[in-house]
Amino acid sequence: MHKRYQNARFVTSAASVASLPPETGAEVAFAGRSNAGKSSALNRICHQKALARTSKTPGRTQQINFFDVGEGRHLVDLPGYGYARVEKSRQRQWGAFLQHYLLERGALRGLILLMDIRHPLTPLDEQLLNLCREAGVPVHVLLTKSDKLKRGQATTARREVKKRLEAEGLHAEVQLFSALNGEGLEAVQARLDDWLGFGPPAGADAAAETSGPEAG
Ligand SMILES: Nc1nc2c(ncn2[C@@H]2O[C@H](COP(=O)(O)OP(=O)(O)OP(=O)(O)O)[C@@H](O)[C@H]2O)c(=O)[nH]1
Ligand SMILES: [Mg+2]
Repeated sequence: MHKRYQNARFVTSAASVASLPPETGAEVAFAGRSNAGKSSALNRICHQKALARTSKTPGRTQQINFFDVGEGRHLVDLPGYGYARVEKSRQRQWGAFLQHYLLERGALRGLILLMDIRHPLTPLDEQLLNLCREAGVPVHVLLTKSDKLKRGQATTARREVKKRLEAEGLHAEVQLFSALNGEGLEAVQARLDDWLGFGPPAGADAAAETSGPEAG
C-alpha cells in the first residue's frame, strides 16, 4: 500500500490571493464543481477520515485549504464552483481568484479536475480546462463517484469524456475514481508522486518497516 500521503496535515486556509501562503516546493490543486467530491478524494488519498471537511451541503469548502504532505510539498483543496445559491458577485470573485491562482502560482505543478461521473464537462468545467490550457497547467481528470454506475456505464462515460477532451485538443488523462471503494486510488497517487517530484513509492517489503515515509 502507498503510505506517503498518510502523514498529510492541515497547514492553513486562505480566503484571498493576498493570504496565500508563500510558494515553497511544489503543490497540486484539487478543483471541480461543488459536491464533485474533492474533499472526499483528498481524505481517501491521505487515508484520513476528516483531513478535509466533506458535506452533503454543496459549498462546504469556502476557503483554499493547504495540506502539507512532506518535503515542502502541498495538496490544495479549492472551493467548488457552480453552486447556484452562491451570489453572483461571490462567484465572479471566485472566478477571478482561480484565474489568478492558475496563471501566477509558480509552485503549482498540476490540477486534479474532479467531475461527478454522472455529470461531467459542465460549462464551468470547460472554462476551467480552457484556463488551464492558457496557463499551461497540466490537468488530470478524476471521474468521481464511479461506484454509482455499473461497470459498463462507467467505462463508457470515461471513454466519452476522453473523446470530448481530445476533440477540444486537450490531452488530459481521464480515470475513474471512488472515494467510497477506493477505485483509482493508486493511479491518482502515482500522478501526484510524479507531479510533486516524489520518487516511486517504497516496495511492499518497506510497508512492514516501522519507519515513516520521510525516512531514508
Ligand atoms: N457514493 C459516493 N459518494 C461520494 C463519493 N465522493 C464523495 N461523495 C459524496 O458526495 C458529497 C460531496 O462530497 P465532498 O467531498 O464534500 O465534495 P466537495 O467537492 O468537496 O464539495 P464542496 O466542498 O462543496 O465544493 C458527500 O455527500 C460525499 O459523501 C464517492 O466516491 N462515492
Ligand atoms: Mg470540499
